[in-house]
Amino acid sequence: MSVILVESLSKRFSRKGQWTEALRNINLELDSGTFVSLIGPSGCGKSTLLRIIGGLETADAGKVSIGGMTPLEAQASKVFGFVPQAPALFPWRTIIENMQLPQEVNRKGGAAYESNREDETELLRAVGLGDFTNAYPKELSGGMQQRVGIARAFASGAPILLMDEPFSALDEITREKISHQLMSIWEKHQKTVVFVTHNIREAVFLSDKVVVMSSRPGRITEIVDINLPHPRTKMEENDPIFHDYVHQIRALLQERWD
Ligand SMILES: Nc1ncnc2c1ncn2[C@@H]1O[C@H](COP(=O)(O)OP(=O)(O)OP(=O)(O)O)[C@@H](O)[C@H]1O
Repeated sequence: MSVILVESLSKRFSRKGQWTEALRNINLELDSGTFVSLIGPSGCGKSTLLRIIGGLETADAGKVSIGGMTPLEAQASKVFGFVPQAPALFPWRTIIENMQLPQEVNRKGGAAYESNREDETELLRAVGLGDFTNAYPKELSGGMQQRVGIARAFASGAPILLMDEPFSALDEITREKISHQLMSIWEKHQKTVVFVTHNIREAVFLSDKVVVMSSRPGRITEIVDINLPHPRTKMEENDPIFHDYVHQIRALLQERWD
């Protein structure tokens, strides 16, 4: 069932009298519980599209429906969990206390906050941070902090997670490791994830669908369904079908690169 529906969406930005056509005629239908990546050259509008879906930016034309709600209504109903490039952790709170933040913020009308410490600890364990529940953010590396951000999004109860290049600041090996951990959590929780990335292998490994975009103006070139079996974490490094998808997407991106 489609949970995110984008129809004829367009967006322009004006800066110092110059107009940039960030998105032109975007149409997208994403099913509940799927992992979708947006990939494309810098400036093709990936973050803008993610932000419009999440109600953080408004479109000039077109329509976005989130399970029948507008993005702002969906935002007010706590439908979205955001994972930005740099994790927003409060330095004075321990890791487990940072994990509990979304539930604390989202509790309704002063109701008592009930922590599900077991789930939160389990999620931290899944990202290799089981021993750091009582540590403070400054004791963790950038990659470890980003893993807290991911675990926290899955603990938040939000059914749709919007991730804007969450691994962009990490080295290659850490990135690979975290994407495996993200996959194994996703395979267990099956939330709807919209994930912005520049990395083709990462997009293929993680996704059910890869949305390939081109720039000036930002448009969807192709939507590639990734029919690789789960669990992906058990997939062979040199699986030929995996490589076929990587080549296909690379070719689509090269066609449009200027
Ligand atoms: N607030 C803004 N004001 C003016 N122009 C903007 C604004 N936000 C985005 N843009 C422009 O819109 C276009 C799309 O930007 P966006 O950040 O969505 O692209 P992107 O594909 O996510 O890029 P990157 O991969 O580099 O993060 C770019 O040309 C950008 O400069």
